[in-house]
Amino acid sequence: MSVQLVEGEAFAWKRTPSSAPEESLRVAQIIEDVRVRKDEALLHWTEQLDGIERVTGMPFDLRVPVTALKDAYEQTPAETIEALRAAAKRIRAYHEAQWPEDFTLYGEHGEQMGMVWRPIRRVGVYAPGGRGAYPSTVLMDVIPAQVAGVSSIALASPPGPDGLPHRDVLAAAHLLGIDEVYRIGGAQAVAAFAYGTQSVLRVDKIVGPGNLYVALAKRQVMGDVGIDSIAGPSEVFIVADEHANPRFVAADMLAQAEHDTEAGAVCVSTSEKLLAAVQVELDRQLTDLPRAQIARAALSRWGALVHVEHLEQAMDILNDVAPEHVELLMDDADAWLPYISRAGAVFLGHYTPEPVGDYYAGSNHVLPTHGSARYASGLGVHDFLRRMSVVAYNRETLRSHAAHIVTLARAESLEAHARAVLVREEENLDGN
Ligand SMILES: NC(=O)c1ccc[n+]([C@@H]2O[C@H](COP(=O)([O-])OP(=O)(O)OC[C@H]3O[C@@H](n4cnc5c(N)ncnc54)[C@H](O)[C@@H]3O)[C@@H](O)[C@H]2O)c1
Ligand SMILES: N[C@H](CO)Cc1c[nH]c[nH+]1
Ligand SMILES: [Zn+2]
Repeated sequence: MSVQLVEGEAFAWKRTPSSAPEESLRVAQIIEDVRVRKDEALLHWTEQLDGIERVTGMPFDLRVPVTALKDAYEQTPAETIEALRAAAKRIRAYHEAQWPEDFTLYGEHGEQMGMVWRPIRRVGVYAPGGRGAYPSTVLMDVIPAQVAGVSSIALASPPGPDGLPHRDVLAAAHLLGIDEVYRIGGAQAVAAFAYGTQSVLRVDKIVGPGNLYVALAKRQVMGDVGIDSIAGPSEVFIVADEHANPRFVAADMLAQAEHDTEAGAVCVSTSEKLLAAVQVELDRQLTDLPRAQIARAALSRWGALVHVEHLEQAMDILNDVAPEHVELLMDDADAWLPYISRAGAVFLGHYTPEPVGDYYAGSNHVLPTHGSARYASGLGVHDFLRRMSVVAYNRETLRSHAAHIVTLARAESLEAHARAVLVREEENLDGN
């Protein structure tokens, strides 16, 4: 296969959700249907898109029975459980370090201005399951919510041929003590969380990654419900110097490309020789890759080998693209970190392949895609918390600030605002 080889100035990576108008319309249709017909629509779309078959006359429970979670856990190989447990421990430690501090400032007249953090009450987390199974995503979604102290966590993941989400997804949920699990996926799951149905209680915020349909759906319900970020089809942007190993580069591009036909993988280098070698390596490694068909489709659309004159140019392109993952396969990777301002996560050096972040390092793998790293960050404890400001005045503070407050209120022609202060001044004058 041949990945497009381009010069830096000619490279444009238009991965915006608005570049998918047909899919956006379909998603809007599904969301509206779930809003109106609720469970009946969930069943309809689950049949249509995930291929479950309802036995006529038999109730189909959208919620996964708790016994199925326990059974899945017991049937999952011990080594998988052990790896999930070890990863969970690292993820928890990384996220516990993120808890932000409350603070209080004390003013000169005794006033207090503080900020306190409170957990969101109920969240819906999504673990993808269309083309594969993502038990690792269950860990990434749920652990920061638990660290934040969210009291109600519901998980949705699409059903497979047996009518249930993937066994290992259920096992991961059980391992974390999550028992509210729904067998629904895609836009219909997002709509159910956003608006509620007879079976699914609506949530305050939806988090988690998914394919284009999931990403578009989150975008469309945003505002009626909170969302984390547009965490859609995976992306990797590799900057490689002339010492980079083309086998490593190709392997890391394929590691993202195998996720989805919509995934993206780019390598930028000053070395034309390296880029040519990566091209050869991609072909070689694709020959026995189980998901080669998906990876090929992704690379033909969203793959590129980009030649630049100097590494500063590579950094400029990177910051314009604002990719989900950046890998710096460079001898002096640390030295280039200060140049990067817009990316979901950065992996430094020849021996930090991105999958260490997917599974094990402890950092979160739910990350902004489609350029949304311009303004959004990866999932973390802060996504499950709200800030509240807290202000406390006493009589003396109010008296000393009154003139300015009244002046500003009257400048805005809001006399009642001014009086809310003045009425307390009068009380002071009365000596009451
Ligand atoms: N950015 C991140 O943080 C991150 C992390 C992990 C995974 N991912 C991405 O998650 C995605 C997983 O995708 P997946 O497909 O395996 O699982 P998924 O669960 O995201 O999507 C499956 C659902 O898509 C819906 N769907 C499929 N075809 C449809 C159609 N034609 N019309 C309407 N809806 C349709 C179905 O409802 C189905 O349940 C990949 O793109 C992967 O790259 C991203
Ligand atoms: N690379 C994905 C985020 O784009 C996360 C993941 C989960 N499992 C494997 N990979
Ligand atoms: Zn991955």
